[in-house]
Amino acid sequence: MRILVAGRQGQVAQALLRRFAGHEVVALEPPELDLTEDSSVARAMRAAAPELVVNAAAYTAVDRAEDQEALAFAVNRDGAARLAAAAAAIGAPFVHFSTDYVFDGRKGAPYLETDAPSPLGVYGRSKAEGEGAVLAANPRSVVLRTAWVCSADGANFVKTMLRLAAEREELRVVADQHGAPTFAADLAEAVAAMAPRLLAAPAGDAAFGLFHLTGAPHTTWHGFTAEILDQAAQRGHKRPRLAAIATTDYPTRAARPADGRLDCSHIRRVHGIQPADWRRSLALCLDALVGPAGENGL
Ligand SMILES: NC(=O)C1=CN([C@@H]2O[C@H](COP(=O)(O)OP(=O)(O)OC[C@H]3O[C@@H](n4cnc5c(N)ncnc54)[C@H](OP(=O)(O)O)[C@@H]3O)[C@@H](O)[C@H]2O)C=CC1
Ligand SMILES: Cc1cn([C@H]2C[C@H](O)[C@@H](COP(=O)(O)OP(=O)(O)O[C@H]3O[C@@H](C)C(=O)[C@@H](O)[C@H]3O)O2)c(=O)[nH]c1=O
Ligand SMILES: [Mg+2]
Repeated sequence: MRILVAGRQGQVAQALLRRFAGHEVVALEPPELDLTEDSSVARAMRAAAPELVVNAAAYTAVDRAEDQEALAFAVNRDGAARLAAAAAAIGAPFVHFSTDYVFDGRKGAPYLETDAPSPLGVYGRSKAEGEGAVLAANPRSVVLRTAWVCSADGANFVKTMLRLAAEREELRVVADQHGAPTFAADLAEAVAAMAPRLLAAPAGDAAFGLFHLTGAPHTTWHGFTAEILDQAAQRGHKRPRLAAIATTDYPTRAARPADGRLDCSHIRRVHGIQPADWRRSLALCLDALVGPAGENGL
């Protein structure tokens, strides 16, 4: 399979490169591929001549986006749509990622794909508008809405917590924001599972459209941290105390949804894909970041 991935050093791009090793995969980010430039997208598409295009590129700095609205929209809405349209022009299906941050978190139950977005910040708004723009630009698109993405690559919550655990005697983490961690490797696995059907299916097929996919089970950032600290300690990492705090005790520039849990039953019905247990995926991630359990002097 010939695949063009937008993004290269990012978490999902790296996981795709690993999962599709053995296929012809070209993964590009600026300066080789800039989603905000027509000519750059056209050139990359011509050179790669892909059968499948995956957009793993995005503006993902949630707080910084509040002050860089134009750039966030240029990448997450317009850039995504530009790439989707270029894929459509050569008859290639398109896979794109979106976020739980398109929701305000006030539903009080896991969100369905049919629930209307109502983002609290610029990042969420740019991603929400990106979803619609992508589906309009290429009807053979899959938009995978996911959440709390982590991996051994790039910047993410697991790596932040490991760093803070090494530096501090106590971590203070919000216990009133609900969701589910998702490991990039599990997203890459889902793309691999869907890909053959996407290549063959015509526009209008149920294979395309918007799907929720996160890890399971649901937790909070505090619950996620407790598991990170437990599993890291099993690998000999220093274990600080962990305090449960409220969102009001951890002010951030952008508001986060208090409950962004995503119902993942639609992708199971259509594509047979089940949420992965993030605790197991976390173990694999920590094997890479810290080392296997039972070593490091334990
Ligand atoms: N991270 C998360 O927690 C979540 C992510 N998602 C979504 O999943 C997808 C993948 O996220 P993730 O892998 O974590 O993202 P990362 O932030 O790890 O990587 C994003 C990549 O996009 C690249 N990029 C930024 N701007 C452009 C541009 N103009 N043209 C081309 N490439 C660009 C970045 O390059 P550079 O570093 O040079 O800017 C980087 O390589 C995104 O759509 C994101 O919105 C959804 C839910 C949660
Ligand atoms: C570092 C830290 C964070 N927190 C809180 C802040 C925030 O409410 C929550 C999450 O932390 P972060 O700001 O690192 O995560 P954040 O950047 O909000 O992560 C989001 O990224 C984007 C790209 C997405 O699409 C989302 O799904 C989500 O993964 O944890 C603490 O309570 N204590 C801490 O020490
Ligand atoms: Mg962040």
